[in-house]
Order: sequence, then structure tokens, then C-alpha cells
Amino acid sequence: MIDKVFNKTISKQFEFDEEVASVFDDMLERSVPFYKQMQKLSISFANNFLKDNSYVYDLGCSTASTLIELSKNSSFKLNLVGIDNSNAMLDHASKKANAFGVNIKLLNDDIFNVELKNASVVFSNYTLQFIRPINREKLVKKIYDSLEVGGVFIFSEKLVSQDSFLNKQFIDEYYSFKKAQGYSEFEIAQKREALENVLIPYTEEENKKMIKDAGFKHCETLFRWVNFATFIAIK
Ligand SMILES: Nc1ncnc2c1ncn2[C@@H]1O[C@H](C[S@+](CC[C@H]([NH3+])C(=O)[O-])CC(=O)[O-])[C@@H](O)[C@H]1O
Ligand SMILES: O=C(O)C(=O)Cc1ccccc1
Repeated sequence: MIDKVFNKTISKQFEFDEEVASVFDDMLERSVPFYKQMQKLSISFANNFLKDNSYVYDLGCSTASTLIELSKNSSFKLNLVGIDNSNAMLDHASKKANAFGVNIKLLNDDIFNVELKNASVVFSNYTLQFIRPINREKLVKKIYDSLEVGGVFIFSEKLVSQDSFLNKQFIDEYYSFKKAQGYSEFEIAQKREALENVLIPYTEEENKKMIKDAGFKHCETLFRWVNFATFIAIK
């Protein structure tokens, strides 16, 4: 279904409710530049760290796209666990996983409440940005603790630039992208307002510092387009 969530006047903050969940795959593909390519890269790198019976977690799995794609594109028999605290998202995830015949354990809970262990790969694409900064560091430490030595955390984030002049250009470039994807100025402005104080982006450097501070051995940027990036961090 086509995303028209912000085509009407909205007065509440952004929420992952049924209205968003029902159009979410379209929303993400039209709102995140190179979403599919970044997902492909994440999966291809994840496969380098997997073997039969490995545990893979996706924190903020939404409609489970990443785990479903991984399952379709991996030669291993994997234990796939998707975690999300939106009922609506997990309803869609469960229907999609069934339709594709993929076995995923879907947990409807806050990432902070779920026990994560023996992970070979943890994914979290465009989700840390929704975690309050005071808790974000703690979550990354939890992810680090859940990984086996040699395991990886693969995550994607919207970014800001520390330079306000360049940051303004990043925003302009991103808005041109959204217009080219068919969103109107009204929809773009409304979503921006709804995401204010909900989506809190870090700079690339802040993300890497957070990863290093949690104890990870190394972190690389796998892909970056203006203000969107995918990282891989190894324990
Ligand atoms: N504390 C939390 N606990 C659990 N889930 C949460 C929490 N906070 C937010 N979420 C969930 O994190 C997801 C973020 S979307 C991820 C896209 C997906 N990774 C994808 O690649 O398709 C990104 C976006 O919309 O920009 C939503 O489904 C929330 O319900
Ligand atoms: O669409 C936007 O304006 C964004 O900032 C990125 C985004 C994409 C999907 C959900 C939430 C935020």
C-alpha cells in the first residue's frame, strides 16, 4: 500500500501505529535513500559471520523485511529473532513471514526487556535513532554483551552534521530525494514536525564513539548517502 500518512493534517507525534504499519514497507523504501541496497549489503556482510544454528537478532524489526531477506539469501539454517514493541508492526511481520514460509521468533516487547544471547549477528536498522540518548549507550552495551567474540552489530541510522551549514544542505538534499519519491512539500513538512524530538540523530563520529565506548574492537561505515549510513561493528 502507498504511504499517504502525512497527506492530511496531523497534530500528534510520529507513532508506529496500524496506519503507519500498513504502509510501512512503501514508507521506508521511499523515505530512506538506497534502503534496499543498504539492506542487501547488511545481509551480505552478515553471512560472513554466520554458520548453521547461529542466532541472529533484529532490534526494531518492524515488518521483518531484513530477517526474511536474510533467510532467503543465506545458505545456513539460522535461529532468527525479531523484536519490536509495536503490535501493528508485528502483525504485519508475522503475516509476511508466514507468506514467505520463513520461521522467525517474533517478540513483542521493548528491546530493553528482552534477553539477547549467543548472537552472531545483531541488526538494528533505523531504530537506535528512536531510543533516547540517555538509554542509547546502555542499549549498545547490551548488544555488545549479547554477541559472541567475533560477532557483529550491523546498524543503520539517519545522521546529522556537526557543521550547521552543511547540515542545512544535507536536509535540502534529502528533501529533494523525498520530492523525487513523490512526497509533497506538505507531507514532508508534516512528517518532519511529527518526528521532532522523536527521532534523535547522531553524527557519524558520535555513533562510532558510542560503539567504541561499548567495547567493540572496530567499526566501519559500510555505506553512506548524505545523512543516512550503515555501520558494521565487530566484537
Ligand atoms: N524501545 C523499542 N523496543 C522495541 N522496538 C522499538 C523500540 N523503539 C522503536 N521500536 C521499533 O523500531 C522500529 C523502527 S523502524 C525500523 C525499520 C526496520 N529495522 C527495517 O529495516 O525494516 C525505522 C523507521 O521507521 O525509521 C519500529 O517498528 C518501532 O516500533
Ligand atoms: O521520512 C523522514 O522524514 C525521515 O526522516 C526518515 C524516516 C523514515 C521512516 C520512518 C521514520 C523516519
